[in-house]
Amino acid sequence: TQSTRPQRLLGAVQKNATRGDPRSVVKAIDEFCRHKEWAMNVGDEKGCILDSVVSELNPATVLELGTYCGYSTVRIASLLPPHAKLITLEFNPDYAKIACQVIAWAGLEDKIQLVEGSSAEWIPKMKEHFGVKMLDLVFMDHWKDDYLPDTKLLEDCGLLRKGSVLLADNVICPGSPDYLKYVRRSPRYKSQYFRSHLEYTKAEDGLEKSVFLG
Ligand SMILES: CNc1ncnc2c1ncn2[C@@H]1O[C@H](/C=C/CNC(=O)c2cc(-c3ccc(F)cc3)cc(O)c2O)[C@H](F)[C@H]1O
Ligand SMILES: [Mg+2]
Repeated sequence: TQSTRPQRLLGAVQKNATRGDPRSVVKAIDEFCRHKEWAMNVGDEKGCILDSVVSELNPATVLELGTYCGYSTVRIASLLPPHAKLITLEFNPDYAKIACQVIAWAGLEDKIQLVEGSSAEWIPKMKEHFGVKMLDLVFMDHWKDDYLPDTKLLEDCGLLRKGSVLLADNVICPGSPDYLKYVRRSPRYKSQYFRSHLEYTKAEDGLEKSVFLG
């Protein structure tokens, strides 16, 4: 039977990356996507912006919406302090299976909790099920139409505190116009656009960083 693109991406990691070395996993995926097959990872250019936001924030609790193959999961977790936790939600079982193996290859299982399920189902369970008090950082990279409803759900579930950061991928391409309008207009957020390019291409894209003001 034919392999899928995520399976071929995992193969590239297992062939070219060193077990237990997250940066080599990130590099192997970027090489694969730049030279073999494009895939919707945040990529290296936007990835450097992601790295700087994570490093500056030094978050204890991170939520990622949309794991896909685990590229940004590994990228974020490799920068977290010792006892920090990253919970990542992925509702496609095939993607979750690939991401789980990419995370294991990077040796980051102890920092990452991969949950197979939807944001709508699991955001309301964050506190009771994972013992999460507040989220320091949320990285949004799932369906673009769900950025806004899930942001409102995070607010309603009391998971954001003064200083919590929402970092959203693809606010230009494919775009999330309703989300962008909301965080840029709302007095409850201080929003900032980091201009970049769509992963592995010359098209414009960017990340929107929005600090919750409480
Ligand atoms: C809705 N709640 C969800 N809960 C859990 N997992 C979810 C949920 N929703 C989706 N997932 C899961 O999150 C992932 C979804 C990623 C979507 N990403 C993109 O579409 C996306 C698209 C492009 C793109 C740009 C130009 C072009 F020509 C073609 C594509 C670039 C990007 O960087 C992207 O991130 C996964 F697939 C889905 O199962
Ligand atoms: Mg994306």
